Amino acid sequence: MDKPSFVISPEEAESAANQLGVSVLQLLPSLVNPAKSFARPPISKFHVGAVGIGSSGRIFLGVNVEFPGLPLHHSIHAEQFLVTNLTLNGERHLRNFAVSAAPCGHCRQFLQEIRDASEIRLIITDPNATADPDADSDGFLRLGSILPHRFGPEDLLEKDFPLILEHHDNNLTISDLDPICNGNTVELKRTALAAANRSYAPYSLCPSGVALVDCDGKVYRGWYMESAAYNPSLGPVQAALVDYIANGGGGGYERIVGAVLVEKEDAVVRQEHTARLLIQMISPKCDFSVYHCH
Ligand SMILES: O=c1ccn([C@H]2C[C@H](O)[C@@H](CO)O2)c(=O)[nH]1
Ligand SMILES: [Zn+2]
Repeated sequence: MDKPSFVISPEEAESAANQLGVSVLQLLPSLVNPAKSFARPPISKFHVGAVGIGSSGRIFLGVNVEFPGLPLHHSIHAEQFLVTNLTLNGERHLRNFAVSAAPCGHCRQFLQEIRDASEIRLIITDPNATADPDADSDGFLRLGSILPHRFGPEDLLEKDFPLILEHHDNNLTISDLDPICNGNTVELKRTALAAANRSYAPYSLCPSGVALVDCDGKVYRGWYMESAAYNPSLGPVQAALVDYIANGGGGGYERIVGAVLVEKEDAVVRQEHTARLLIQMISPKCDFSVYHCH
């Protein structure tokens, strides 16, 4: 692969695996180092790469992202980036992933929002990681073996409630979607509303979505995703930045010139202030507006 991308089609994956004489599953660890080079960790300088394969056979990349000037909890972990990349591309399941360092407790918890999370298999490529007696013969471990006695969605939700990668529509609308504003704003608003409709917020019931536009007019979007344990949740701006990092050609955040957040007006969990803070810090000249939906 000459120009590494954050999503690899099943055909590309197959041909890359053939070239290396390995299986597609064995390809995952070999993509971790190239993935690491796309990480943006200006604070820690610690690059993390995560590479996963979904039920469609597509391969997805994730990297860690840090934001100088803001508290550390605004960071995006590589595994969270990976899950966001899966949802943005409508992937319904994560089967296996390889990651450069042992997933932290926060990531093990965030991954619990995926159906049958305990059955997801992972391999840690860090050469200093201790060999695990629970690993399968191909070196992959079950997530359940590194997070036993899990607390997860089934502790708080009905059994068949759609989980993070599963189809759901929040049926949100904005009453004045086409007012006198110009075309660009309408498009951003529509995109942010569509994103909010895909938001995974089963615990607070406060979905939200963000649309970003760069100086070339290219639009990116992301939606808020919650964790049963609350704190590992990922904000809508972070999710939209995943889209920007994956599809924006590798540019700096100052190229982001407009941002729209859509959320419920009377929401008990509101993104507005945090979203404004993050956007202002990474792109001080970016225009930011909020629209309320029902
Ligand atoms: O599971 C983990 C653990 C850490 N990091 C990132 C977060 C931060 O950017 C850096 C140092 O903790 O590594 C991850 O991406 N995943
Ligand atoms: Zn983590």
